[in-house]
Amino acid sequence: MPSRLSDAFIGHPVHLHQKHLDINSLEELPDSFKWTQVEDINHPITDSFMSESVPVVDLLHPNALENIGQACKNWGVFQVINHGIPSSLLDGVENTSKSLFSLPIQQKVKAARPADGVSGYGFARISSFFSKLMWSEGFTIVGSPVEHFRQLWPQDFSKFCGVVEEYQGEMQKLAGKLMLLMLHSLGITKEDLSWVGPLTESKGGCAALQMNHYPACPDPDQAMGLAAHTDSTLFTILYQNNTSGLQVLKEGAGWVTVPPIPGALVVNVGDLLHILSNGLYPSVLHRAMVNRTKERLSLAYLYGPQPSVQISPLPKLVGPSQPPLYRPVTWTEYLGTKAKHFNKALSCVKVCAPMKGLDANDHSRVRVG
Ligand SMILES: C=C1C[C@]23C[C@@]1(O)CC[C@H]2[C@@]12CCC[C@@](C)(C(=O)O1)[C@H]2[C@@H]3C(=O)O
Ligand SMILES: O=C(O)CCC(=O)C(=O)O
Ligand SMILES: [Fe+2]
Repeated sequence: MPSRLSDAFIGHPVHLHQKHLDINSLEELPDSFKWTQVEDINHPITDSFMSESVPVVDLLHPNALENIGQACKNWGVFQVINHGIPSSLLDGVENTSKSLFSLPIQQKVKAARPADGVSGYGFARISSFFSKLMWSEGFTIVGSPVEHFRQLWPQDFSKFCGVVEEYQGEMQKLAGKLMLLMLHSLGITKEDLSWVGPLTESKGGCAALQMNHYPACPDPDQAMGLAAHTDSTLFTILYQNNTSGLQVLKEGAGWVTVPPIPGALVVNVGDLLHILSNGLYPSVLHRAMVNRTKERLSLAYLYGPQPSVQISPLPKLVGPSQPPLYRPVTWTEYLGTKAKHFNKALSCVKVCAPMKGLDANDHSRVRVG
């Protein structure tokens, strides 16, 4: 039966252990936001050594395809330049997000995300897996922003809707392009897939737009903006403003900061591409840290297939020596699994249960709080 993304969390409502405060007005970090396992937060960070840095891929470079393949395989993340999204549009959507989060809390909660829903204002869905609160607020948009924006800005919602709709359209086109490049880098062509055709056309895949806001924080060393997680997507295209905070976990190197490059977009591999590639392109564990003096904004375009399409390891990538590692799963079903099992979700759809302690892709082994 066809499903919608908005159905994913029916039966998986989010309930917090504690009341969420308006973090924009706090001058001290309350205990409920103090992440006590400081070694998990700060250790080890590679930036100071600058030994490894996240690859930057120029989409107009003749080696773009190869570079994307290498980055997906070795990092699960890269920054993309010359992607064709006008900087005026990036500025416009950043300003829209700034206006949204500057609204009084009483106004923002008018568009609150229901406990079992996808769209609206709220704290990160994954908050319920942690005893401590995260120093961030978010706004999720699936489909048209009109309904929620009318609640936020009864007078001038249409100008904000215009910007977001234009951004969704441009992101959809870019996502289609990147999807094809990633598949080509795996040796897959459009003809090999029944669902890739629609993905690269205007009606394309499906996506959620997540606006994240990390206000300046009085005690950033003890706070966590967004706890370590992988995205339940094919991949995510992230725009970050000029404040750093995003970190990715690189095997052998630890937490590596993804520095903001003006005009660049960060692309990270999600769990569905991990499944589709039969583990060749592993999803990347990432998190967002916060800053003492500067607020940070990010905009994640969480890209997936049509919600009821079954995703499983691509037939071309499996054979007698590479058996399929994951069972077929739809995006809606996977989001439900993530809502229930968080960083163990990928292991939950693994074909045969790995022996305890031997599964390199089991992100639940990383202590996250
Ligand atoms: C499609 C989605 C992926 C996401 C849950 C959501 O319904 C929309 C928000 C997404 C997000 C963004 C912040 C991190 C994350 C883990 C979360 O709590 O909400 C992701 C979810 C995900 O990728 O699983
Ligand atoms: O703010 C960031 O840099 C990360 C956001 C993120 O990981 C997400 O929205 O899924
Ligand atoms: Fe993420």
